[in-house]
Amino acid sequence: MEIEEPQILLEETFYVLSKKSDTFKVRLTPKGLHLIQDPLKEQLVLLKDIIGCQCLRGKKRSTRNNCTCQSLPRSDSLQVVEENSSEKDDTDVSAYLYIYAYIFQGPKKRERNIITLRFRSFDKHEDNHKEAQRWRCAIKNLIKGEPLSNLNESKHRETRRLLVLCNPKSGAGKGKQIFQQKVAPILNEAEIPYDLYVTKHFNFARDFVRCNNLFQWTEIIAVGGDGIVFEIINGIFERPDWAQIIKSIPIGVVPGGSGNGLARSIAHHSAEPYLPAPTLPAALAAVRGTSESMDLVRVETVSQIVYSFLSIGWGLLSDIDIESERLRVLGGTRFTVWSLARLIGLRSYKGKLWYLPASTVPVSYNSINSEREGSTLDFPAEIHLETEEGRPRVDSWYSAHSRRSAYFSTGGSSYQSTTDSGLGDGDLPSTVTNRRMYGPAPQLPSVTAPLPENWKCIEGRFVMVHASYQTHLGEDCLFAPEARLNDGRIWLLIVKHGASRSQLLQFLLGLTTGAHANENRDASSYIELIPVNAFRIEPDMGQNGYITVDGEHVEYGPIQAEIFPELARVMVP
Ligand SMILES: Nc1ncnc2c1ncn2[C@@H]1O[C@H](COP(=O)(O)OP(=O)(O)OP(=O)(O)O)[C@@H](O)[C@H]1O
Repeated sequence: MEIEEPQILLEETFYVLSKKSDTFKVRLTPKGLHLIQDPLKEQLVLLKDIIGCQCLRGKKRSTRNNCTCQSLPRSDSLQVVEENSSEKDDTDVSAYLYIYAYIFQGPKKRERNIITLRFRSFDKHEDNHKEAQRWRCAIKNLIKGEPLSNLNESKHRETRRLLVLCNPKSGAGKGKQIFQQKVAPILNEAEIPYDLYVTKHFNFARDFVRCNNLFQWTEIIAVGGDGIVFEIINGIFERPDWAQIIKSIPIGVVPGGSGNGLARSIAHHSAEPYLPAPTLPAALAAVRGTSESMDLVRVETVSQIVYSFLSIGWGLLSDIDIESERLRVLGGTRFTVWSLARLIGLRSYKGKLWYLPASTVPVSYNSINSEREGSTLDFPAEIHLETEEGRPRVDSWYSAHSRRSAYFSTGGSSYQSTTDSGLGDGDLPSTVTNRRMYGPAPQLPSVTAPLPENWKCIEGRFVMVHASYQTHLGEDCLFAPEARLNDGRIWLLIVKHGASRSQLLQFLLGLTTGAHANENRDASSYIELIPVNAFRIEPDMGQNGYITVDGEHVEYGPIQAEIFPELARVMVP
């Protein structure tokens, strides 16, 4: 069978310095950028791995430390500036096109690669710039899935604008740093504009989302832990126009907290490598603008309604979550330390648990890839190629830079704005009790009313009841391996009183890998993991304890939960 060649949209021949005889044919097709050294050696940078490209100009060389006999520009000293910079080198008529791609280096790691194309076939910079600009427009349009009709347009119109809400206190207190060092450079490479707001206090993000015109942004990016995502989602449900916003403005999450359950679950869902660069999947999702639907759970207690995307807990895991707050400075390690402490002083809680077993067979989700398709290159992290000059070629070059090379400055770019405050001074955060929640109509009776007879009930003592609708509760807690972002199921884990400490230790260790979910258990087992559509917990009020929703502490007392499939949208890489 003949393999169909992709349509060639642009093609040019470029040269490499160190091997003067080496020519590269560079081709742009709807599949990506083909670097063809000879017909047998072709490498493809897939379009979905390219995040953006910029036209730049050679920078004036400093005369200091310049060796007079050195006539060739060395690649490692190449410096470029923006087209309109006063520092541009007027003697260099070339136009440089920087193409930024995040490419798999082995199955579990993506790294940044830069492909530089130097256009210098024409005698005037304007003509070389025009040529580079044609390539830039074509690449940008392909990335966005737009038609390639206007390749000579000098400006590419960006229709997206991100709202970034960053919690400076999340996790080890590095939220702002994480955004500025790991995410902003990638947004700048992709030329995606954003407005950054740094949260000032508890519920700042919730009130910001409730009070502002959100339609000026196309997506909302949370930088922090699951707490900031919880605030954003619940802020949306405090708006009368919640239905429009929750469906049309996807939420992205850049992990900066100590738990990061949602960020980890999204990376797992997309089979994107998470460690050692957990912010990369989120940054790639933000530049690509791709999103998927996600289930939300409506949670009702006696005094409030909230919308949850991650978990509800009563007993052991919630005790660990809340009581380990005092060890915040340890980051994620606080959970391990406190788990051991809680196992030694094991508690159990008396109460009733009702649940409605999941009725539907989950759809098979083809979007889950066990292995992710992506480009892999034999080239170094930076490859510089240039066209032939009108005059004899003397200064071609090729070089390899470290993958950790510094980001090129796009100083003066209008793509970045930083604002410290989002709410006026008069906008005081509202308290839990005076919040009015909107949202879809519940199918369940109220939390204090009797339940229908088809619900199952367990009465007794529990070490814990914990529910999740995501695979991961935290970066290293694979709680429900079979869960999907949008499977319409709540995964209910029940640990009854009577389980031995060694069983519990085994269970807690299994949470890191998901092994706890694979164990064969009979009906008399103390530990069960059941998919349900809804549940209710009624703790015995003679004893105190903690109940958490998405890791946030809520009042101790009756609580019920009901899943609403595919209610929200989240950004996925
Ligand atoms: N400037 C601030 N000062 C103090 N607290 C803040 C500030 N901004 C936000 N918060 C609160 O910090 C809490 C925790 O935030 P977040 O979830 O981002 O981090 P985390 O708790 O470390 O992560 P995780 O929830 O994943 O464990 C949230 O409830 C949020 O309201």
